[in-house]
Amino acid sequence: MKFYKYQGTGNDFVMIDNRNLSFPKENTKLVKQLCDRRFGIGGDGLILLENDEQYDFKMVYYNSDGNESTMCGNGGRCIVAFAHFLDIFEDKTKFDAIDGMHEAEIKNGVVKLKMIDVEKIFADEEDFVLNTGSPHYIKYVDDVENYDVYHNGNKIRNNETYHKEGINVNFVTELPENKLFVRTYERGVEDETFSCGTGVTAAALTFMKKKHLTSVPVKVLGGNLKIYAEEENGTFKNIWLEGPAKQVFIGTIEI
Ligand SMILES: N[C@H](CCC[C@H](N)C(=O)O)C(=O)O
Repeated sequence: MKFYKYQGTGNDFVMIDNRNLSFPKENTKLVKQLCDRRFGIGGDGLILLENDEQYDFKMVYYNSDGNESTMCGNGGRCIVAFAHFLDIFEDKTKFDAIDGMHEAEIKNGVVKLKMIDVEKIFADEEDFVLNTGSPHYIKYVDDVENYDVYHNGNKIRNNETYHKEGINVNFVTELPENKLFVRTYERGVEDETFSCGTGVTAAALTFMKKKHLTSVPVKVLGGNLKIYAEEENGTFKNIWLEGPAKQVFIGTIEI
């Protein structure tokens, strides 16, 4: 089987052109093995590109634990770059994903992906909980660079409130000039990833709400992203996640 390895600010994915629907989707063990960094190709997730009746293509996302999951923002940016590489579209596209239709555009390797509207930011004591296509917990800390993301993220993800469905846990530090530094413990990877697209979007929205901003640059371990959004009567609309998405290598593997 032919595969394409992509990464978006260090969040990396095994990408497969499944327009012929030949990939054994029900084989959770295989997906987990393909994402394994020692016994497989390696990746935070695996993404299938499929045909769609209404839109240019369809995205099916699996976490590295092998289970299909909710929306992946960096994966969405990478599948747009992949679809462009396959000549499925010129510069703007619309595709279907588990949380609905997404618009996107690509220019010089930078992808802007429209995210779903966010109607509510919930409070959990002094922290925030919201869904940007995947569920996110946002905790502001003084020095995220030296913070124990794994243990503290794992604790929140598995606590009484969240252990059943799981949640992605983002730790955020404000930088000068209204910039954020975000590190994420990801559900379904069950570890810190170098970047989480739906996570930085969630973190940026909590910051925009507080500071009445319409864009926020975000630093992640794997690079830099930018989020744009407008707030209308408490709902965030026109939310865009922008950043690089790169093809790392192409390969074949026996499955
Ligand atoms: N692990 C997440 C999905 C991928 C999120 C992340 N990779 C992104 O870029 O949004 C979950 O199961 O909720």
